[in-house]
Amino acid sequence: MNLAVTSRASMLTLFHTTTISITSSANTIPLPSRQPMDQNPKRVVVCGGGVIGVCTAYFLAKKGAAVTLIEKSDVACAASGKAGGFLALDWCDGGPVESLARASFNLHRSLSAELNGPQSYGYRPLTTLSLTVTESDSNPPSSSTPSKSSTVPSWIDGPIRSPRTIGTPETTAQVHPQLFTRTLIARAVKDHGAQVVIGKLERLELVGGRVGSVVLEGGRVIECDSVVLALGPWSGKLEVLSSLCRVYGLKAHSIVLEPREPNSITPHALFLSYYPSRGGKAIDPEVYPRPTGEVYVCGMSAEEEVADDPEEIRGKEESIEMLKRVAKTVSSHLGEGGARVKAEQACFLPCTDDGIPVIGEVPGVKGCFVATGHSCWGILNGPATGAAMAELVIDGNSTIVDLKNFSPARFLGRGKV
Ligand SMILES: Cc1cc2nc3c(=O)[nH]c(=O)nc-3n(C[C@H](O)[C@H](O)[C@H](O)COP(=O)(O)OP(=O)(O)OC[C@H]3O[C@@H](n4cnc5c(N)ncnc54)[C@H](O)[C@@H]3O)c2cc1C
Repeated sequence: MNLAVTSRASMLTLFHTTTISITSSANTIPLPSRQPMDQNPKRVVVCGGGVIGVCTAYFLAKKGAAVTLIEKSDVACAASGKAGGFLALDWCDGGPVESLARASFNLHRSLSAELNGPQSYGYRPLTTLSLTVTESDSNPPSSSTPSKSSTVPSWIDGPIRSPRTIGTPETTAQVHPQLFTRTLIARAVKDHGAQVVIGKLERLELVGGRVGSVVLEGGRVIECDSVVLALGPWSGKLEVLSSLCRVYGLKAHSIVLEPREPNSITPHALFLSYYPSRGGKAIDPEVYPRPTGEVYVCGMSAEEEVADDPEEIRGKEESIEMLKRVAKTVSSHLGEGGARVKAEQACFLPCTDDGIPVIGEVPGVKGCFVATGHSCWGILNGPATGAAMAELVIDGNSTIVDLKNFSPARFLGRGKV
């Protein structure tokens, strides 16, 4: 799917044109341990209840901070609840996000072991295939489809070509992103004393150049020692960030299907090069069967102004229809007779002008940190971003990932594009 400038599809090109070494060790990262209860814990307000804010709140609370998470609508109501949830160890290799992605893939594995990920939020390793699909007005019925390689499971019975295995259960995995995010915040509250406040962050109050409190819509003031801004594509609406860099939203669509025969669907993620009938423009949709029995299909992205209320974001009818066509062309199990459409939705990828997340302290505003711009890899990179941010806020530096590449200070003097 051409989700963003740094889309997973473009990374696949990189993946197949460079030699990449894959670490074969056990690949789990020890989870940061719970610190002894501090008599005067650092008071940290985390703004934004998406995967980035929630992972940050979880690791901060685990480190002993007194954490308040502010979310204006509902935890995981936006991209973090509507994403695919695909994870890859090495697809960001060779780029600025490599160390973050590798650490985060391994942290996902450790978190799953600690939080019973397979049951709690559908964590599972996957095989990942790349397929070329050419739609025609009269696609052949499944029985007349040309024979496929043995790598392709039988439920993929549409007109596919050039199947390739591009990820193995050692290198690719998935979570249900909404369940993952909600499991993590529930544990931060239950086990580590974090609080969740439903309210809209309006502004920060500074005392002598450092953050002293946040003010919510309606006037409620919450005092704090530090604040972390993790507002996804809404981050650019805050003056403290918009004066530094542009954070914008790329709208992408998805549908969730409930196949009538879920047991026929195997754990294979599909990255498609899809050629619509009558010479339509090629697209890169993605298909993710989930252990819940659902099948998620996403694609069709475009830059668009982000609606103020996340609950108001609606998909374009023609984009949703296209995803339904993709589903039924790939598999008879996903067409009208084979599956019920459970959800039709859209949400926004948070993007920066240089395509690299922005993670660190905001220059000139002591105690104000930002973590956003994760584009099409926020579910993958949430855990390492949260763990690194917790170290940065509490200890003053991060050992889990070197945050140099992500520093907000890189935008100083650049001017916005
Ligand atoms: C279709 C699609 C598929 C994707 N698939 C994958 C995938 O397979 N793997 C992967 O790694 N990534 C994927 N992504 C990317 C991933 O979803 C995002 O990078 C990630 O969810 C961003 O998380 P976030 O916390 O930064 O932002 P969001 O999830 O947007 O969360 C921001 C939160 O801030 C809240 N908020 C906004 N303003 C305020 C305010 N003033 N006060 C209080 N709260 C506020 C919002 O209500 C929202 O809950 C996908 C994205 C899309 C769109």
